[in-house]
Amino acid sequence: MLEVKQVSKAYGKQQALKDIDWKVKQGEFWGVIGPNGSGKSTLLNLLSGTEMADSGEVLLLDKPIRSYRRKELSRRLAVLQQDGLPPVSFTVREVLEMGRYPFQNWRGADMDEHAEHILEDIMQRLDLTSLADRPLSSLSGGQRQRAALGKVMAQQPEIILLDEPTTFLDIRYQLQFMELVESWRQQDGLTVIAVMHDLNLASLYCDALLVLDRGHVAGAGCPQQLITPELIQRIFTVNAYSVPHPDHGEPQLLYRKGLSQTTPDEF
Ligand SMILES: Nc1ncnc2c1ncn2[C@@H]1O[C@H](COP(=O)(O)OP(=O)(O)OP(=O)(O)O)[C@@H](O)[C@H]1O
Repeated sequence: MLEVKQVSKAYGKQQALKDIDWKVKQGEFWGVIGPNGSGKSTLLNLLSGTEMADSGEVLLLDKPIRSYRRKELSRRLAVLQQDGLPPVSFTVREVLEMGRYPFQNWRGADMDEHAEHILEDIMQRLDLTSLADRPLSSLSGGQRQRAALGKVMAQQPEIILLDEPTTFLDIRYQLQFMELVESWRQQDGLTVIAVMHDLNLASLYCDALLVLDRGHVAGAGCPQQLITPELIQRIFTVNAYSVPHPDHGEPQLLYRKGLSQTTPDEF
């Protein structure tokens, strides 16, 4: 579905990504992990077409991402940021309608006769029905992030790119958010790529992880292969134990007190 071929990107002298190769298949749930400054957001920006690679290319369904028109790309791919929506005066329903942009004609009318039903269904799935007519400015951060997810769902994309989407959420809303994304993926075959800092959450929900380290791919595979004390020590220079989750066996990290003497740059 998505293919990154020999992609490099620099900002002036700062090399953000170097020779990245990566393939994502339809329906997969990828977590992109790595220390601060390792190139995660840059990679997401290249995938969404908001930035151009210096060399190499990003293909979406075998076609260069930069050859897509904006509306066409929006029907295939949606992006959700950390703080998905600002606390403005638009209501939840209005924000979801904005997500229908790729399906609106030049007069702004939705071309899908079932649009109303689609929005009602999304609000029900996300528990937003009772909030439909409330302005975003009156909602909590967690409720607003749910509305942001609703807007992205209204876009009916095939791929979603999430940039640390649970950063500002408490643990209950973090899990709720991941569950919602997971059930959307299972129901509609959605492909998910999420930049995540919470490695335990990534291990629980992602079926594959891409590990970035100073602009390079340091590993790509399932959490069982990658969430190991050795890799965490090498990439993050943090000491941790890895234990299988009692429910399903996904590796979970228990961090050890005291920092390692080595800093990432010394590797
Ligand atoms: N617009 C920019 N101008 C200059 N340098 C940039 C720019 N964007 C990113 N960089 C640099 O590129 C490198 C990768 O940054 P990027 O934001 O992709 O990392 P990240 O892994 O998303 O980091 P974080 O976890 O802190 O969000 C960093 O060294 C960063 O300073």
